[in-house]
Amino acid sequence: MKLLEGKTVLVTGGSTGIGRAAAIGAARHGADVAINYASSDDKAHSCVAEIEALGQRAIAVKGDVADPATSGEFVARAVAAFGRVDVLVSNAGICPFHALLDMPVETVDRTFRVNLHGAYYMVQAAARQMVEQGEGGAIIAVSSISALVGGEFQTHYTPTKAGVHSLMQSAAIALGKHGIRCNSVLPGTILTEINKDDLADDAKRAYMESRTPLGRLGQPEDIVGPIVFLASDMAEYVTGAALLVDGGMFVNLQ
Ligand SMILES: NC(=O)C1=CN([C@@H]2O[C@H](COP(=O)(O)OP(=O)(O)OC[C@H]3O[C@@H](n4cnc5c(N)ncnc54)[C@H](OP(=O)(O)O)[C@@H]3O)[C@@H](O)[C@H]2O)C=CC1
Ligand SMILES: C[C@H](O)[C@@H]1OC(=O)[C@H](O)[C@@H]1O
Repeated sequence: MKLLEGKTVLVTGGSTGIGRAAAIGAARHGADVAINYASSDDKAHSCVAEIEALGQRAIAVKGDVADPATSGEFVARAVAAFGRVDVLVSNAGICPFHALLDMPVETVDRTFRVNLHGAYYMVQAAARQMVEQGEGGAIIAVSSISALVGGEFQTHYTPTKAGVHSLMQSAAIALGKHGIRCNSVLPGTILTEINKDDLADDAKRAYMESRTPLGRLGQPEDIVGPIVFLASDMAEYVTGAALLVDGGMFVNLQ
């Protein structure tokens, strides 16, 4: 069963990892897809080609989500290509692991601007378009298990993921009257570019695996079903919710 037939889905950070999997997964469910990305031109274009091979339409729009102007341009390009916006997956993010005591100001600033400010501007721009269309919509923010628990080398990152979930809660209230649902997915540890270096440490990777009751770290495809569900009419009474997708890592105290 195709859950997103006829819908236009926008995904930020769609060139690699979770965003790419979500974009292709949405296309498999019948959506046309616009992806935003920052630097990976080849990967963005191959994502578009993969979606087109599925028989759906796709565009890639390059832009830094931390720049407030990027969001308006992304939405405008999607509307020019497909005529409307039904779903936003706000996913773009960075996690430059670093210790607290010597954290550079620039690293804190950049992480906040990309992960939180970027999400805010994208949600606002997509919501404006959805309100203008007058037919509701769905917004899914890729938050994290890190919204709920800390990380020694993520003191600048975990507050952005808590912030993104909080943004979805408040946006759910602000946009409910327009029929726009806003939810978060909270992935656990998923094997992508963002943690390739961190998990190259065999001991760290084995430790993270040992904390996961389902016995393995996640793949980007593990996040697709939850995103598609929240984007679809199957979740028509779900808003302001957080869906943890972590193989059980969070509940594994002992
Ligand atoms: N992997 C994990 O374990 C987890 C990840 N997450 C979250 O998932 C999201 C996706 O990360 P993941 O797939 O793992 O990592 P990846 O590094 O594979 O993907 C990150 C994506 O974000 C894009 N991006 C980065 N900075 C910007 C920017 N300034 N403007 C626009 N796009 C940007 C990248 O584009 P480009 O390559 O073109 O630069 C890429 O498409 C993040 O928000 C992350 O916090 C949450 C929980 C766990
Ligand atoms: C980058 C981390 O490995 C990843 O991102 C998160 O949000 C979680 O903390 C994961 O472990």
